[in-house]
Amino acid sequence: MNAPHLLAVDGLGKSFDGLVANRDISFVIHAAEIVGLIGPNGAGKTTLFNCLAGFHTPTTGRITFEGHDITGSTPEAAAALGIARTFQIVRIFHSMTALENVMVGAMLRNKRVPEARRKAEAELAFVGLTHRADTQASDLTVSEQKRLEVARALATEPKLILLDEVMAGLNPTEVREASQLVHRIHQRGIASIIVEHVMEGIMPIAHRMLVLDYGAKIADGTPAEIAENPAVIAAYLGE
Ligand SMILES: Nc1ncnc2c1ncn2[C@@H]1O[C@H](COP(=O)(O)OP(=O)(O)OP(=O)(O)O)[C@@H](O)[C@H]1O
Repeated sequence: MNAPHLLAVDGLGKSFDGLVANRDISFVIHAAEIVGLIGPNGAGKTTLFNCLAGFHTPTTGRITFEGHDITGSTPEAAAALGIARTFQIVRIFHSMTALENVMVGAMLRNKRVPEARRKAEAELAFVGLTHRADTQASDLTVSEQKRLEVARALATEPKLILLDEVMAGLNPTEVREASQLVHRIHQRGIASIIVEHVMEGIMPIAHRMLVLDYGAKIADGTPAEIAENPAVIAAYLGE
């Protein structure tokens, strides 16, 4: 892809009391690109997400988004610029309905309730949850709660969405549906970075894969390229 990049990460590092969770990571993400982020347990994937979305301040390096330096910005500032995320363990408001949860996302752009409601209804429809709009979030299935988080993230009108293990715990039909959802997000012109252990969910749809091991990027290429990369194979066999 030759389009100008959306996100640039340059020499990013993050340490926790001497434990290096991310080391010297550099990559770019282009508009509407689908990028898988994989690596063995503890490789630093969630830490990288937290740095990108403003939940952690990197120890070293720089993150730029559409030319803005967002290194160490707050989650609110990152969201306002167009970076949305979901969480490995869903963080929804359990006592609120599905619709109300998505309205919280929509209100980032427009505080007026009727507009937020319309936007939320549209995003619930996009993820296939219209029939659950008035259901309390705690009563949704795991698969539905994951889709609800995606709807809430989309309601913030992101240019980049960070999806953290949205396919974990899903059955094969749900994994296929989640893959299709990611593809439809791409068709809306939104880039996604997807942390995923479910390879059959991510490999067929990703344009590119980034592989982390012990906090460092060890590969960056198409799914076919990384599947044959000796360093990637060694990282997984050594797990
Ligand atoms: N807030 C924190 N404080 C201290 N150490 C942390 C913190 N967050 C992550 N770590 C450590 O950083 C390393 C990378 O963790 P991280 O959760 O980013 O990996 P991961 O690739 O997302 O793992 P998994 O696939 O198991 O979710 C681990 O050793 C972890 O224990």
